[in-house]
Amino acid sequence: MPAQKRLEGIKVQKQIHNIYMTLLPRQIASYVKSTSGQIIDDIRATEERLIESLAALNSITNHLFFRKYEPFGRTVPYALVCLLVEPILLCLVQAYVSPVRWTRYLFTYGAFYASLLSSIILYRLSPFHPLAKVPGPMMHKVSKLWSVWICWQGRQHTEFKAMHDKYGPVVRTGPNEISVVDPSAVNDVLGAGGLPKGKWYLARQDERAPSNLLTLTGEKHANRRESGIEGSMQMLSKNTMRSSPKVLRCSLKDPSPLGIAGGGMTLMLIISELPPTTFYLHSFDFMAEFVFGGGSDMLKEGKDKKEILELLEHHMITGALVAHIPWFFYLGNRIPRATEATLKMRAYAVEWVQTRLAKGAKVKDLWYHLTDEAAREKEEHPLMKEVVADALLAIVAGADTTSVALTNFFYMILKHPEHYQRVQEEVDRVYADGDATDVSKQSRLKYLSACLNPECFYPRTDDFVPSRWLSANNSDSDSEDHKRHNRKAFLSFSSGPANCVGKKLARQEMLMVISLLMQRFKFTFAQDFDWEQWPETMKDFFATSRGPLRVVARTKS
Ligand code: HEM
Repeated sequence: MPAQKRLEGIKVQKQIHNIYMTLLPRQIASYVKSTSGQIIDDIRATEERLIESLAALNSITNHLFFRKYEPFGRTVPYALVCLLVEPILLCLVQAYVSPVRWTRYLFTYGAFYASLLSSIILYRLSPFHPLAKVPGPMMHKVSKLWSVWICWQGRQHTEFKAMHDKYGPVVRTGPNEISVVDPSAVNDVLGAGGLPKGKWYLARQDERAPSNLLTLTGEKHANRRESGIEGSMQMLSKNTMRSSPKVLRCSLKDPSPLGIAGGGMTLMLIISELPPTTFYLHSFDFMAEFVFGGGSDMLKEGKDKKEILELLEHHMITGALVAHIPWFFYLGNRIPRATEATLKMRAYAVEWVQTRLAKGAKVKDLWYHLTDEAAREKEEHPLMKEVVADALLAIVAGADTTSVALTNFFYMILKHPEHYQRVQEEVDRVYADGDATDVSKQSRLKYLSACLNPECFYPRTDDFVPSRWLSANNSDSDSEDHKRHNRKAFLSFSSGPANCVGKKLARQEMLMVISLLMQRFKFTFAQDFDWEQWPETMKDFFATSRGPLRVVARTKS
């Protein structure tokens, strides 16, 4: 510190010393006089303690305030500025009152954050927290950063299962978050009048972009859903597979685009792999066909030229991560690298829409109905941006999900040849005429439908027991087990007013794809493929990524 400043500092200290002296009783003052040097040091130490205590008090006030008014969206930068500036102000006060070594300022600064952190942690672990009685791992109670770490590794599905195995049906999975796996809670949580969507969803909504259905909640969600995708899907549902099966018909009647040449050759078919392969390509083409009447020929080209699926995965991963720390979303969205994938996806969506608009309404696809609805509501097209957002959502929501389900289905039946056998017999029986694209017969594919549902149901929770989904007299599962099996626990398509709008379409698509494939090919795991390890390659990022499932498809003679 320059000499001049130091001198000024000492002067200020002396003034303060004098003030203290006037305030102190006489005897003490005389004692003070005799030991004034020592006292100045003591006073300075007291002041330092005082400032540090102020820092601690201030941080606790911050905690109490932000606990009540949690920053989100635009308020996040203000909150961060507050938290950065407040300890600086305290240091300035300290410098004014009693200039000290710079290490003391660091100490004051540190005291602020240390107390803030301790106050947060102690509160979250304390019996005063509203979720104090809900059991759960300590790390999860303390911070959501732990969930971010688990999500980053793609371990959410295994970690949540492990937590429920250990702590029961209700687990505290975050400071202010619980996970429930009790079927009797489904209505209370997801049903009409259940809980509104939380920040986990809202965090996915960039405030500069039009909102899509998934990120809306309450009345807004209900209105948009009814006048948008759901209404359009209903109109399409009567002739879903007639109006939009082109991709299925061309890709599956002629199986070569699926990666399989005919003529009795044995070919290796990698059913699902990231970077994407067959089912991924198929599902994406299918959804593009369904939504925009075409525009994606990945299956035919045998690859994803624009790397859209990679972008999608990137977008899903970042979405899954920030959903755990919603306050970060606003800032993260301003990091160019982090938003690259989302922006590219949006640009593709605009491109698809432009192509579709140029093409005109040759096909009554989802877009046709969506835009009709928008026009009916407002006469012009003020909702166009939102329609684009929902159209893109439909593609994203429908492509990855079905490809994962199809891949898992093949894994499960190849792992359990007895079920494979029953599905095969059923497909051959129902489609004895050879036309597996006939949707009207799908209601007879009972065993195949049952195979698309199981794993993870009560009882024998972790076993693949398709027959639990059949009616009791049709089922060969233990009758007691059958009675206890609770269909309400089936939440693959969610439940209530925000359940999956594409449920019916997805089922039709999957039943058709499987029937067509099983009619033409005999599948086995590739010889050198370690199929037992395959489930370990699964990663849960809300959407699921997984390693290649190596399967050999032999054409039937
Ligand atoms: C096997 C296939 C599918 C599965 C497992 C599945 C699953 C789900 C689930 C669990 C949700 C609720 C998400 C949440 O609220 O967190 C959902 C929502 C949604 N799904 Fe699907 N889905 C599938 C196929 C499709 C298809 C083919 C479409 C095409 C239209 C679609 C469109 C949507 C839309 C638009 C939503 C948002 C609904 C809303 O928020 O109101 N899904 N899906």
